[in-house]
Amino acid sequence: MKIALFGYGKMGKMIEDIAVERGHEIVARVDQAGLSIDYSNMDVAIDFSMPDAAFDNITGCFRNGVPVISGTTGWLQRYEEAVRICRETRSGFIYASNFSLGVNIFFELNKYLAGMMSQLEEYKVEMEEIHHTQKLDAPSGTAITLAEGIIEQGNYKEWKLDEEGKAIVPIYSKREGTVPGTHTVTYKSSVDSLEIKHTAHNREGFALGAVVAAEWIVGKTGVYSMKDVLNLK
Ligand SMILES: NC(=O)C1=CN([C@@H]2O[C@H](COP(=O)(O)OP(=O)(O)OC[C@H]3O[C@@H](n4cnc5c(N)ncnc54)[C@H](O)[C@@H]3O)[C@@H](O)[C@H]2O)C=CC1
Ligand SMILES: O=C(O)C1=N[C@H](C(=O)O)C[C@H](O)C1
Repeated sequence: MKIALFGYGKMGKMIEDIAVERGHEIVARVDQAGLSIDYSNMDVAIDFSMPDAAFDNITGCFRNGVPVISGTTGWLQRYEEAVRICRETRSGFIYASNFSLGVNIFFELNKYLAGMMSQLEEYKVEMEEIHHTQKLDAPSGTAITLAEGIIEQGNYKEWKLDEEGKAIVPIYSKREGTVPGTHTVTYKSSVDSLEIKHTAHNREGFALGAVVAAEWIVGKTGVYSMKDVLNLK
């Protein structure tokens, strides 16, 4: 498979290593805006760039017939617009706030737990995410997906950074050293606490998930999720 990398930082480089190990070829490395890009030789593009760059990278690919896997976080105010352009151009698209297998299982576990906890008024939820100090966005995309999974169950209306309230899922973001990504969802009552936690030990799980998603999307049109790729029930 001929893969174009949009974003050639920490994730782009790790994706390259894993893609090459799996027998793929990297045909483009786009690491800044305004470059002239030859889309003719790409089977699929993988975008791990920056919040301000993702939308143009993604939709540029759609308009040139190239399906896209995007893991860039912090640009989702334009997600629906990107989806519309994907459908208009009959392209293929997967966005995931987190491509690791472990986190995608954690997303499902989180929704299941939130469903049970929605019966129990004595528990109040909160979330903590810890990442490296170079991260540009807060809260993390993963924390937002987790919060949306909790809100879906009906007891909470919105998430907020560093703010508590009856109908609010508070998210506390910490930036420490080189931490790849740790997410904890905690339910507290006056008598106990219950928590679920995912800890990434490195970035390999994110990169492998993105390459597996790229292998999966080639030849398909439409908008999918990692749940489809991983066939999670
Ligand atoms: N969904 C997931 O599983 C994961 C998502 N991420 C997200 O991926 C993104 C990238 O993360 P890192 O590689 O750690 O960041 P990074 O800062 O190491 O790399 C980003 C790269 O994008 C480049 N860039 C800037 N403007 C660009 C443009 N217009 N087009 C293409 N590239 C451009 C920068 O030069 C830089 O090399 C972040 O939004 C991060 O939150 C990171 C890890 C996992
Ligand atoms: O920026 C990162 O590093 C990560 N970003 C994603 C996020 O915002 O959730 C995924 C992972 O946690 C690492």
